[in-house]
Amino acid sequence: MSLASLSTAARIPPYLFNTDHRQRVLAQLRSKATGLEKYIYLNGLKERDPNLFYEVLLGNMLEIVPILYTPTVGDACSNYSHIWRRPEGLYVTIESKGHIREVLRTWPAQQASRIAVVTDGSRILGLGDLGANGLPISIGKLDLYVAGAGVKPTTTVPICLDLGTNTQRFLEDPLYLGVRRRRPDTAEMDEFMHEFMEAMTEVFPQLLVQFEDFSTDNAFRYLEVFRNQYRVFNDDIQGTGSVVLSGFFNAARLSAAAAGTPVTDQRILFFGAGSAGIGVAKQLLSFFTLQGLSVEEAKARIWTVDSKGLITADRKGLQEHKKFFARTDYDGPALTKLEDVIAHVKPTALLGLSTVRNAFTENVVRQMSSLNTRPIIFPLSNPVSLCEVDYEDAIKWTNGSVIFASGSPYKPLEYEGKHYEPGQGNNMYIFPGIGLGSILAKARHVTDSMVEQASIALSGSLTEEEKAAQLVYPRLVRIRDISCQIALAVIRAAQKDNVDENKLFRNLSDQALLEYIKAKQWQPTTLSSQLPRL
Ligand SMILES: NC(=O)C1=CN([C@@H]2O[C@H](COP(=O)(O)OP(=O)(O)OC[C@H]3O[C@@H](n4cnc5c(N)ncnc54)[C@H](O)[C@@H]3O)[C@@H](O)[C@H]2O)C=CC1
Ligand SMILES: CC(=O)C(=O)O
Ligand SMILES: [Mg+2]
Repeated sequence: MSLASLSTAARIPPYLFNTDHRQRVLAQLRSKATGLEKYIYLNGLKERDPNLFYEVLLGNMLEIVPILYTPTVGDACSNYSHIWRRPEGLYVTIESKGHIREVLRTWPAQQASRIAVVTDGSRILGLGDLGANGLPISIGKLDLYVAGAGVKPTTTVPICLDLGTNTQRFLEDPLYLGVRRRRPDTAEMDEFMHEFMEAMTEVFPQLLVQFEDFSTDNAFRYLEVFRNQYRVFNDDIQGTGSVVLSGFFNAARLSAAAAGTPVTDQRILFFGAGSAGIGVAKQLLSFFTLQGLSVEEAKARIWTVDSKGLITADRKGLQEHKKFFARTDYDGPALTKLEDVIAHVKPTALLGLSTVRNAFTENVVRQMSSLNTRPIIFPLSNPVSLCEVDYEDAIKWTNGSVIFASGSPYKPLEYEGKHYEPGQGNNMYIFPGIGLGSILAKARHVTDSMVEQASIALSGSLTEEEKAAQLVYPRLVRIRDISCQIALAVIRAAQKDNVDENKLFRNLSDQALLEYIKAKQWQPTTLSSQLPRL
C-alpha cells in the first residue's frame, strides 16, 4: 500500500497524541551544538509549523530570544548567505528603482499588513555593513513583535533593502545573496528611499514602518525626512533612547538612594556617539527635564565620547549629529583616553554604545567604583562579542555595587555568596509596545511624546518583587503584559497629540482599554487543536 493511500489518521503515529511536541522541539533544539545550528533548526520549525514555533517561543522566552535575536541573530546575519534555506521576507533591490511598487505588490496580505521592520543592512547590530545578509534582523525583531506584543504573524513584513554592500568579502563571496555592487551615493539612495516610502504607503495603507540598523548618518536623516510624513520610527534612535531612559529612571533611584544625593545629580558619560549613543543621550534629556530642569541644565549633565575622545565643540569637521552635546566648557588638550575623560567628568553613569569589546577595562570600572557608592554601568553594544564589559567582571571589579544593564543578555550569577541579576537594556522591551500602541490607535505619526510615555510606562512596570530584587527592567517573561501597558501609554499620548486616526479608544477608561489590548493579542492555538480528529 502506498503512503498516499493511507488515511490521515493511520499516517499519524500514536505517539503524537501522548507526548507534547513542545518537549520534543526543546529536546531537539538543545541537542544542537552551536547557536547557529539552533537558529537554523528554529527557522525550519517556523516554516513547518509556525504555530508550534510561536508556542515554544512564548513558553521559553529566556532560552529562545537569545537565539532568534541578539546575540545569535548576529551570527545568523553574518552567515546568512551560507545558511539560507528558503525565501522569507521581502528583498527590495536597488535595481528595482523605478518600479518598487510592483515589487511590494508581490507580498501577500497587503491590506492586512500592520508592521514592517526595514533594514538596509548597513549597520547590523555592531557588526557593520552586512548588505543583504541583514534580513534576519528584520525577521528577529518581528518575532519579538509576535512574542512580545501579540501582533499576528501574518500581519508582519520583514524587509531588507538590498542596495549593495561596501564589505569586500561579501562582494567576493560566490554564495552572497545580494546584488554585487557597492552602496549608492547619497543622491541615488535618497531617490530610492523616497520612492520606497511612497510605494509602501500606497501598497500597505495600514502599515507602520520601523527603520532598523541603518548606518548612523542615514538613520538620522531618514528619520527626520520621513517622521512627519509617514507612519515611521527608528528603533535604534527612538526605541533605544526610550528603553535606556526607562532603565535609567530605576537605576538613578537606586544610585541616589545609596549615595544619599538627589536623583538629578546624575552626570552621564556616553562612550560611543552614533545613532544609538546620541539617540539615547537626547532621550535622557527628559530624565532631567521631567524633574524640572531646563534643557540647558540637562545638557550640561551629559558628556559624549567617540573614537577621537571627548567631543568638544572646537573639534574640526564634527559630524552634525554630534554637535548638540559637544562640550563648550573644556579647552584643554584633547582627552582621548577613557580614564582621562572619567577623571575630568566624574560621571555617576557610564553608558557604552561604541561596539568596542571590553572597552570598560578593570581600571575604568574600578575608577567608576571609586567615584560612586553604586556606579551605573550600561554596556549596551550588541552582540555580546562587542559588549564593553562582561557582567561577571563588572560585578567583581565593583565588589557587587554596580547597577548593570547590557544590550545582550547575561545570566544571573553568584558572587561571594550573594545572588546578582543583570538587566537587559535592549530596545526589545519597548518597540513591541510602541508598535502595538501605534497600530491600534492607527497613529499617523510616532511623536516624541509617544516615545517618552512608552519609556515612563516601562519604568513603572516593575513589580514589588522586581523592585526588591533591585532590577532596573522587568523580567522578560512578563513582556506581553508590559507591552500592553506600554501600548496603553502610547495610545493615550497619540490621542493627546491628536495623531490617532482611530478615535474609538478616546471614550474607554484605562482599565477597559487595557483589557481590550490584552484581548487583541494574538495567541498560537494549541497543537492538539490542529490535528485531525480520529
Ligand atoms: N542595547 C540596545 O538596545 C541597542 C544597542 N545598539 C548598539 O550600539 C552600538 C552602536 O550603534 P550605532 O550608534 O548605530 O553605531 P555607530 O557605528 O554609528 O556608533 C559607534 C560610535 O562609537 C564610537 N567609537 C567607535 N570606536 C570607539 C573607540 N575606540 N572609542 C570610543 N568611541 C568609539 C564611534 O565614534 C561612534 O560614535 C552597536 O553595537 C549596536 O548594536 C544599538 C541600538 C540598540
Ligand atoms: C538592539 C538593536 O537594535 C541593535 O543593537 O541595533
Ligand atoms: Mg538595531
